[in-house]
Amino acid sequence: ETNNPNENRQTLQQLLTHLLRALERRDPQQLFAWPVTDRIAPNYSRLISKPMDFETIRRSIQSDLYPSLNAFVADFKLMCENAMTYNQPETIYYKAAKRLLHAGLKLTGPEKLKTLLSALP
Ligand SMILES: COc1ccc(OC)c(-c2cc(C(C)=O)n3cccnc23)c1
Repeated sequence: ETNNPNENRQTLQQLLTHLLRALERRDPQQLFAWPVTDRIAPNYSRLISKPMDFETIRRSIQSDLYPSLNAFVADFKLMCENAMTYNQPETIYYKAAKRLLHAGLKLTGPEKLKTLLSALP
């Protein structure tokens, strides 16, 4: 924590980019890599009011749209919850979303974060 807001902003962006890469590694099939289209998922845009995917999250980090870690985690959770809303429980998408959500919450939980934050400048 410095009194220079610019430095804090860059540190937050570096942390979020690190977490994003760690989360993307948990999606080897890249089911969450890009926006879901109505072409591959009928009526998706009608059923899911706020779509979210890793590419959109990456752009938000780069455009400095996340003022905090919590805002980043909220979009990650939204992405997983959308998949558990649209897809039936027995589908690979639902199961992948459930696993990803749990892995992600562990990664951004207080215990793990303490380790991460202690490594920052
Ligand atoms: C089978 O190949 C792909 C490729 C990309 C996808 O989303 C980016 C998806 C995909 C991703 C999803 C999700 C995340 O709900 N989905 C739902 C129904 C049908 N397809 C999908 C599947």
